[in-house]
Amino acid sequence: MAMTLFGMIAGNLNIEVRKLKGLFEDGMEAIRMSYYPPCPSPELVVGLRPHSDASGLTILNQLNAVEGLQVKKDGIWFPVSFIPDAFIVNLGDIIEIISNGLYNSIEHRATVNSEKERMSIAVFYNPRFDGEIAPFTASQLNPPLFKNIIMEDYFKDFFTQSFNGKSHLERMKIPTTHPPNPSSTY
Ligand SMILES: O=C(O)CCC(=O)C(=O)O
Ligand SMILES: [Fe+2]
Repeated sequence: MAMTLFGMIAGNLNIEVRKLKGLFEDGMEAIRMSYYPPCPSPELVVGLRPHSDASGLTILNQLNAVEGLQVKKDGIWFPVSFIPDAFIVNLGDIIEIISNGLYNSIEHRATVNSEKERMSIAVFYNPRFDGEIAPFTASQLNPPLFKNIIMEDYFKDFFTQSFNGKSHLERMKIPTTHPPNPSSTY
């Protein structure tokens, strides 16, 4: 499923499908299983703090049909409804880099519930360890916003810094003295 999605993204971005699939086909897949116990004061705690996934794509299964995922759009948190037999697909930071900011990785968090426990399984699709990611769609008219980086170094940064909003992606940006692009959403 993830490879089909990567193929569609490549087509949409006018990147060679082989190039994108080549990065991800022998890539590192990781899984995070989360268990959120019920909490009598859910407004005082956070299940999983706000972050964007460092992956290319994340496919999320909300195992026991309990809602709790929220996504941030235009600075506002929106709950994600549970749809039976459906997966949630989140765009990760790597797709934002590869698309040179055309696609935005989604900032999300998980809340907890006062009565019910919640379980989720996230599968992260990452490029191969020795692969290089770069803003492939950049051009003279669309200058690169992000640095080229080998996945090994990308992961080193991710796993040695705190998990906080889109701060990892921010560190991948090419520093600029110009004001940010007004069409950018963050
Ligand atoms: O439990 C969830 O709904 C979100 C999990 C998640 O965002 C993650 O594991 O990165
Ligand atoms: Fe996540």
